[in-house]
Amino acid sequence: MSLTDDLTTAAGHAAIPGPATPYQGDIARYWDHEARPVNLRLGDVDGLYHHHYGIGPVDRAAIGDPADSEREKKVITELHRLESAQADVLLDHLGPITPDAMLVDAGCGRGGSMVMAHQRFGCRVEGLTLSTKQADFGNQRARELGVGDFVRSRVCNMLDMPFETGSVAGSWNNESSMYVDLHDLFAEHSRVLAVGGRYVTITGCWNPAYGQPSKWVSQINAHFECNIHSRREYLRAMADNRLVPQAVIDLTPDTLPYWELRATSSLVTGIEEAFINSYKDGSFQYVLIAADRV
Ligand SMILES: C[S@@+](CC[C@H](N)C(=O)[O-])C[C@H]1O[C@@H](n2cnc3c(N)ncnc32)[C@H](O)[C@@H]1O
Ligand SMILES: CC(C)=CCC/C(C)=C/COP(=O)(O)OP(=O)(O)O
Ligand SMILES: [Mg+2]
Repeated sequence: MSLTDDLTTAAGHAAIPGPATPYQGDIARYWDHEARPVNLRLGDVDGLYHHHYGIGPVDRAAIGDPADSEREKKVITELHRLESAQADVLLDHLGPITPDAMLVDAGCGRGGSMVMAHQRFGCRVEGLTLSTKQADFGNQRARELGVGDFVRSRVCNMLDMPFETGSVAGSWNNESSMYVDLHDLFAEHSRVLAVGGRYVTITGCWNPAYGQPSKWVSQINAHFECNIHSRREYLRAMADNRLVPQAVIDLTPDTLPYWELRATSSLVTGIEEAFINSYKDGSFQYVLIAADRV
């Protein structure tokens, strides 16, 4: 089956069902209208467009001193490097993937991670997003980069994936799990993954050791119209759905340098303070969880 002959009507248009819930309609509209310079200017650096945050130490030599007339451009390049480094760490945790495998990016945004996955593993990568604009953007970029036969984005609910049971070698959510119920999400990943397949998420979650979601977490939820889950909910919903954590890594110290650099750039959006304060007061954590489908 080719990448284009399913879900296509006689008129040649993808037969896209409407949103499953009114909330999903809100999220589709949100991402259809999103055009923040922080995401577009960073993506323009090398043509890989991300909607996630960065990790790793800031290369101070690369950004120059504050008097450098090129500093802003250098900061943008550095922020983008840290966001791509984040996607690389997620892909590291998929384990060995062969070129005949199929990978699934659930909540794929503009598709930057999908291109990186194909470049690394040589395999087919299928992405799902609620936003028609994002799917069109991702498919256009994949064609322009010459990987359109391997990398495809579709408008589709990740709680109802268009894949056969057990057909997927690896799947992930990169900062997209805060839009859905985790039991529903992990039940669906567990269905499409082959036994022995790998699931990876990088996510922001509230810390049960703090007590309840802090005011900063509530501010992040309101800013993005999402519903951040606790770390406990992730682990419980995985355990209930045959997903056994193989690695749980607290990336909070690794993401703080990204936020502190971003807060000094001209591309601030106003949400930087909430991320920095909640990471520092311990109420919020940036976490990677890699799990085996057993
Ligand atoms: C913050 S963006 C992350 C994009 C991408 N993972 C990345 O790293 O660049 C969140 C994404 O989740 C998607 N999303 C949210 N709920 C979804 C659902 N029920 N089904 C499919 N995609 C969903 C949105 O459409 C958006 O593309
Ligand atoms: C870690 C958490 C809680 C993430 C929430 C999901 C989200 C909106 C991620 C970043 O998207 P973006 O790249 O479009 O955001 P921004 O415009 O702030 O860069
Ligand atoms: Mg961004």
